[in-house]
Amino acid sequence: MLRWLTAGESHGPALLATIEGVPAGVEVTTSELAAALARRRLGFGRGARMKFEQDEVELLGGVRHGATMGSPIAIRIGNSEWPKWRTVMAADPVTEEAYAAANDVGAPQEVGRNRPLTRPRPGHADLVGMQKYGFDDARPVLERASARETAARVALGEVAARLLRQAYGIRLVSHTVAIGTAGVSDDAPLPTPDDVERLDADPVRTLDAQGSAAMVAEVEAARKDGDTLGGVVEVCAYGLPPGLGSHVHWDRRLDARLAGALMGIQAIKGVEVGDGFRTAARRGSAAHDEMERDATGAIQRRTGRSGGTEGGMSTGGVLRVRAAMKPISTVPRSLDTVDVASAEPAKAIHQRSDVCAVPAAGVVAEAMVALVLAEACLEKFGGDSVAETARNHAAYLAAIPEGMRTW
Ligand SMILES: Cc1cc2nc3c(=O)[nH]c(=O)nc-3n(C[C@H](O)[C@H](O)[C@H](O)COP(=O)(O)O)c2cc1C
Ligand SMILES: C=C(O[C@@H]1CC(C(=O)O)=C[C@@H](OP(=O)(O)O)[C@H]1O)C(=O)O
Repeated sequence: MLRWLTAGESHGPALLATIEGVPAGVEVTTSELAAALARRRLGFGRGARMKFEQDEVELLGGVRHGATMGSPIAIRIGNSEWPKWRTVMAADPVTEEAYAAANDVGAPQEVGRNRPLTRPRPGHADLVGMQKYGFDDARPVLERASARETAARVALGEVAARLLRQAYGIRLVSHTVAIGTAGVSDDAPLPTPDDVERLDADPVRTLDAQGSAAMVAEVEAARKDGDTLGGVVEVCAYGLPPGLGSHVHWDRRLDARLAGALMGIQAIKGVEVGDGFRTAARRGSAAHDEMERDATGAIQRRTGRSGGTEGGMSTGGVLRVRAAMKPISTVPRSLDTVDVASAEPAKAIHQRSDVCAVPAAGVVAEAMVALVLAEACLEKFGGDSVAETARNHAAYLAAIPEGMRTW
């Protein structure tokens, strides 16, 4: 069983991530986690904070001399913003004088750090979080609702991805499909895991040069207009065995678990497995993946429309899932809201924010898919070490009769 949790606020001292159930022998180092975290900070359209903040990553438990020990893994990611927030976000009580003085620190656009946030920002958790948790200030809500938390998930996802690669030969890749109305062409080839470096080098994480230029231009135009953008990302996983997940119960379906994990990312409002919504417009004869036997005798699906799942189980083909992100909620032009302290109409606060975080969301989506697949693999194959779970995986594949093999 794989269990994981994150904790920590956007402007608190650090994010914490822990994962339990990772077999012994997964190779991972602090610098490899730092490299994974750096990928999440990429992408044209991100805000000022990405430039000056570093993810200070530290492995606190579960890893020795570059390999997991089978014990819970604990990761700390320090927020370099913390010194400016030391008083406003202090865990222990602070004096009124110290709190009042906390406003004077930092850049001018950040003045107001210690003021109660009573103008809930549309599209954020602010108002409903205040209603639900009984706050008259949105600060305690937005601190945890912030997508800063996705750094912790990317660190965990890197551990999961390393397990997938080392034990089962599964590799992942993510890319940006669209930003606003600009996107990659429909017939663009799927990226493979060998394309990751090239993808990361592109300003919006796509291999389609024309699409990339169009997306960059769309972000630039939104920025000039004081507006924000969303878009669509896709994650592909290669090398999956058939049979992860199950048809027998709704909550064991791999597609359902992937959808839940992707929808659990801040600002994700839609998920597609394979051709998803586009399939709904097709006739059945053009919607499914017909099968045939190839020259080696293996069963092959002629197309990949299903996105690599049938009946809630991985087919062994390329897994392909998409996530649609809404435009960034903190709109520089400032949206209308109400000041809940005075009940007067107001403009939502905008201090600084991303114009578009779609490329980063792709990296986060990749991490979430890695975590779901690692959990599904460990359920199917078990094992307390990489060697044991790899053996179980190989034995499962070897037991599938030749006439039923898709490889
Ligand atoms: C990687 C990433 C970065 C984000 N950056 C910002 C940001 O700078 N400003 C903002 O208002 N929202 C940002 N968001 C989105 C908000 O966190 C999100 O809109 C908010 O949590 C409310 O969305 P929800 O209703 O889906 O939770 C980001 C989301 C992701 C995934
Ligand atoms: C810090 C990160 O993303 C943040 C996510 C975020 C939000 O509202 O979700 C708002 C911004 O933070 P701030 O309001 O402090 O400028 C982003 O920078 C990060 O991804 O590491």
